[in-house]
Amino acid sequence: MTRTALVAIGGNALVLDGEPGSVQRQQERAATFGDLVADLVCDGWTVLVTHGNGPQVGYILRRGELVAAEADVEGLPDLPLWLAVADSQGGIGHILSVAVDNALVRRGRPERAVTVLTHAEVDAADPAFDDPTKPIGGVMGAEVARRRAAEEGWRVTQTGEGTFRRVVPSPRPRHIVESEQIRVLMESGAVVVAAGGGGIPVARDEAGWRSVDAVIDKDRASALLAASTGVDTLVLVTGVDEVYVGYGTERQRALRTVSAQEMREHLAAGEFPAGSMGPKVESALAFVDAGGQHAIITSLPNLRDALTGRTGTHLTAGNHVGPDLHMIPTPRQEQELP
Ligand SMILES: NC(=O)OP(=O)(O)O
Repeated sequence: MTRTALVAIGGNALVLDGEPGSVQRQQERAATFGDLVADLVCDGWTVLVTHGNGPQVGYILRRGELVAAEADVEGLPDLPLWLAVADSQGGIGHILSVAVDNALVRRGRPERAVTVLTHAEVDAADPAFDDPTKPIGGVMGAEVARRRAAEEGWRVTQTGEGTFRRVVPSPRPRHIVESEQIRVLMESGAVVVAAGGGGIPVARDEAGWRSVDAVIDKDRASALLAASTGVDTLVLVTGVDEVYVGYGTERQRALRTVSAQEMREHLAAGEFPAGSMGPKVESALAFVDAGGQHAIITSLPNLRDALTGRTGTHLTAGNHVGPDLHMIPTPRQEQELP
């Protein structure tokens, strides 16, 4: 296989915060993303795409709740959270794979995009089930948030100045169930879209797999999937070009190339906010700790430049390395699946 990269984008790469949901807008943004991915394929990368579903799964749930609030809904089944996650994975996976495929065809490439419905195993006893932290759906003002909490039992959290979002449980993923099948598809040259929304949460009991109500953090799921498929480079896409220490202070500085040890020290020093950059840094560290070679945190427009070492924050397992080292193609990592 050629050089391999897992590129993880948030659900908000397709739906911006505070924007009214629009399927057409999501397709337009997916088309831009498809071009970026197809360019990477032209550069010689085998690409695995993962995506979040925060805004979209909230919309799906809300649609179900509004229908259920109507008097005449006899015969319509309930919509559990796990099914909304599965629905979001199918919908977003379709939008992304169509966009990537179209971009590959426009470039005359033979590779095809394939979406894999993916499950993530969680521990049914994970304490996260009692402490919802994962924001989903759109942004609300204080009044709407108060009303939904009081009348519909929503758990909400403040996400900014006067802005709130609904939160649901987000247990840690332990295992990506379809990793091996995804690896085989990548080896065939496909651009695979997988682990959407962090994967559909399942837990195992005596009877086998059981669907679980939760939304898994897609960065955590992506780190696990990257390690278990032997991907060379994990790219976590976010809203900033690079990770900063001392953010918003006089000592603010961008991290360009950093060892796992140095990054761990910054994390322990509280440099990265818990609700935003913290989980991305933790996921990048989890990848290199699991044997991954190289993790990058950068913005979507900088994706291609980051993969050639020109920009982005680059984390490696070893000591500090120069950005130019990242331009050297790395052999595929042969490792046992964890
Ligand atoms: N599941 C998930 O992490 O979604 P977002 O990235 O959209 O929040």
